Amino acid sequence: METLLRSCPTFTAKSPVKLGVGKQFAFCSFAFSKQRSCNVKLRAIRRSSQDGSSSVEDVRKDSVLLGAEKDESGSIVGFRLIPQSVPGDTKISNSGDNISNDKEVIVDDDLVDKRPTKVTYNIVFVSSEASPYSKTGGLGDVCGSLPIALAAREHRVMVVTPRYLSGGPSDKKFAGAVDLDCRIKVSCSGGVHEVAFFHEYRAGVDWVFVDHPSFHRPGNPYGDAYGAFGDNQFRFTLLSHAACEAPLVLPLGGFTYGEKCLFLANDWHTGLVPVLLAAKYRPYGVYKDARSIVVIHNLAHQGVEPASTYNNFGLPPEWYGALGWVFPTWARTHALDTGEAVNILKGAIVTADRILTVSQGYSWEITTPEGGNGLHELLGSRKSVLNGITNGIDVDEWNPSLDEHIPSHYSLDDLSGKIECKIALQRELGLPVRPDCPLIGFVGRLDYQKGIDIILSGTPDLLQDDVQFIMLGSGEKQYEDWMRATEATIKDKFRGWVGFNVPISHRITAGCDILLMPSRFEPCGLNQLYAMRYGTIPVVHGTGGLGDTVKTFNPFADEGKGEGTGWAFKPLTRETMLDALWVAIETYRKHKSSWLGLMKRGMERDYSWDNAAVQYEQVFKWVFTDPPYVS
Ligand SMILES: Nc1ncnc2c1ncn2[C@@H]1O[C@H](COP(=O)(O)OP(=O)(O)O[C@H]2O[C@H](CO)[C@@H](O)[C@H](O)[C@H]2O)[C@@H](O)[C@H]1O
Repeated sequence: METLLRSCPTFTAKSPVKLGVGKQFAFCSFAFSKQRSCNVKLRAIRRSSQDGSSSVEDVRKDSVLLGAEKDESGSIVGFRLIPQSVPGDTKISNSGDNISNDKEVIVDDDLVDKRPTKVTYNIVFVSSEASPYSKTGGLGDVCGSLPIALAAREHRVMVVTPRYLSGGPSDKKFAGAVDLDCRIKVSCSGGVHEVAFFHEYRAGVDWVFVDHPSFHRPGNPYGDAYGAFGDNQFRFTLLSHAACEAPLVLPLGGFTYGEKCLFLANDWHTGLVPVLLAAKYRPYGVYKDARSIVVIHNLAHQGVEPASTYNNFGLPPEWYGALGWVFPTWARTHALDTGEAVNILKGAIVTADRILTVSQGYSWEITTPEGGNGLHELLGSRKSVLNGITNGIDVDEWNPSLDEHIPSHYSLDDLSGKIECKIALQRELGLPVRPDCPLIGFVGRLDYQKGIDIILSGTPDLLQDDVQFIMLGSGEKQYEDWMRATEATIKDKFRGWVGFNVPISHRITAGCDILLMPSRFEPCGLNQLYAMRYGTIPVVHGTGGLGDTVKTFNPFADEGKGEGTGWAFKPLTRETMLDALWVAIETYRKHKSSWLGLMKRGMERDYSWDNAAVQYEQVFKWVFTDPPYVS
């Protein structure tokens, strides 16, 4: 640690004075806040014990309803989050951190006593993607917008992500970030690697970019035309080490985030963060008061490499067990294969203080053999600290009345622009311009998860009907080739845009009538949320977050007015998908008022991050209530 600090001139030259002042300043408010937080906790506990553990079902607290989950014996094994609308503003208390920030002090005792207290945190997101700087999918969306939503709720938020430079136009996205002139040295992969930090303060968030030559190459964050980069384990090990140092060494806005911060490690790429806290820092008294949460956006990717690569992580040898992983016999490649490997996400699940997924449905699915990708038993054993919170969306970027990528704007009050978007899309892609023809869209990665094989098998039958179908996506070559071939043979009905194109994705979302998502599994899914906001009706496989967010249309409900926002079919087969599509198409053709009802109910829903942010805050409180993970 000392070496690291010495190698950071900015920190050693300036920080002691500022930290001293900050600490002293923070001390009063910290002591005060601890008392306040304790009071809040005690009230909750007292309520529980008053009710008796068997009767603790729902406790409304700070605008979140807590539902106790019990096992067969009646013992409480965890709490469900039941989102509530946020009732007015809560009053800000402080960050609970000994690094001061200027948002945290309340001096008026009367005011404090009368209003609910809100504790704010120093939050460090660590992610391999953060939109708009980098994005290959939903992870980038979430890590680009949730931090802003939390910062708007008075938390101090930093996002640590790589400074990817590919030598192309996308490099401009990092133009606003300045070199902090702070270098650290990371020991891993048999060497010592110097890493720099760049910084941009935007939308209330400290965007910190980790700079190293391995992040400078053509391609996307994970690979190029030849496949995944061979050194991804090294690149994301560097990111994780750098992220652990950032709160200690970067005096952002004059003050470091300090040791009492909350790390949110997203997916396997940053899964080493909780392991490093437990293995490298806490045994030496650093980060004793920090906490970590691993956020699982996709359990299918776990960062598994041969066991011999363990030494590359820069972890003490005795911590092998945290990451050690043995493949089942059937998954081994030959008779002498012992199946031994290291699994970064497994290490994160073992050592993180809490675990989050991006929907409640998925948080349950991953504890089952079908959805657990081999980790279901481990996840089941940590069920009491596992929660699911459905993602929000960036309602500014995805707003049909302001969207810069679509040709006509529209809203709930005036839908006329939507048909113009449809006509413009048909014209742009060279399809026959037919406003009445049902237009179906798909946007997403072309891989097994997204059920592309089901689309592929159902498309010939679907296109027998008088419909048009547009697909946008990139991924597995066999599916890209199939899209090109189908477009070439069924020119008047099918368009397959191979590639990653954000403006086109907006135009498909706005111009189509139906959005198809037959995902095999879907932790949350964002495109169905974008679709509903744009009055485009989702037809989805009712799994994970898709099942949680799309309610199947029932024309007879609500005294014949109908309810539901789309169709969620189950199980996932070619037939069930086609059946659901045909019901949707017939409803579009023959029941215009029902269709309008579907569109309006979808558009009316609140997709903002506010609901999710309230639930995240509840989990933040829980994570600081429990002691941190120590071996
Ligand atoms: N070719 C293309 N051109 C332009 N844009 C494209 C595109 N292909 C995909 N996108 C965009 O990438 C995002 C994909 O988000 P998803 O949530 O659907 O999936 P993803 O599987 O990447 O994310 C994982 O993480 C997220 C976030 O938690 C979970 O919602 C999800 O279930 C989980 O699998 C959307 O913004 C979409 O518009």
